[in-house]
Amino acid sequence: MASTEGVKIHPAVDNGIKQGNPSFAGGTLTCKCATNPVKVRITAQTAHNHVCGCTKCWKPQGAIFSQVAVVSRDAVQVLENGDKLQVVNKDAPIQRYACTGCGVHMYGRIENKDHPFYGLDFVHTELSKDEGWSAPEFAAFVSSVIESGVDPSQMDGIRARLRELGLEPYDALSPPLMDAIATHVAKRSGALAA
Ligand SMILES: N[C@@H](CCC(=O)N[C@@H](CSCO)C(=O)NCC(=O)O)C(=O)O
Ligand SMILES: [Zn+2]
Ligand SMILES: [Zn+2]
Repeated sequence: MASTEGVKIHPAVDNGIKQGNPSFAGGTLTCKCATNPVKVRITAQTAHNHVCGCTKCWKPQGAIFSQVAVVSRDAVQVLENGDKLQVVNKDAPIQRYACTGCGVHMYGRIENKDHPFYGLDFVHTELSKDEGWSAPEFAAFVSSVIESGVDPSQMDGIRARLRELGLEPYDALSPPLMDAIATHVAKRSGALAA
């Protein structure tokens, strides 16, 4: 069994996972700028919160995973200093709106109506002081941390630590989300009845 001693995943989970409050109905995300921070209001509880090892999702300084959840795009509203936001890569499936002052991603939006997750925005609820956001449930794109420079020899320890935290590691998304994507694709191709 690999040692999990000193393995750091993300500050929101490293000291144990705080459970969400099912009756929580949203809060405000604030970027890290000391002056004129961008504020985004989320008017619903998030779903499918997870830690993500991909290179695209925003991570706090020093973390090897991001923490990211989804919420209906109708529940996302820029409140203040939206002029500081810029899309990181407008050709990516998820258009991540980053603060040009501090680099934090305030929300990621899918504009392609054929995308399986169209209608959902990606948000980092650690940017909120409000308590009760849904807890992370699994770890996605774990092998991808190597693409950010993590030594492959550390992967056993990282996966062991994720399991210790109750965050089952997957190298893509979780099986229910992968099934949802495949179902969407099969309905579009006609392999399954729409
Ligand atoms: N190995 C790549 C994987 C990048 C990737 O596919 N990321 C996923 C998950 S992000 C949140 O869970 C994705 O859906 N990306 C779409 C996008 O980024 O627009 C890497 O690490 O870069
Ligand atoms: Zn900022
Ligand atoms: Zn990601």
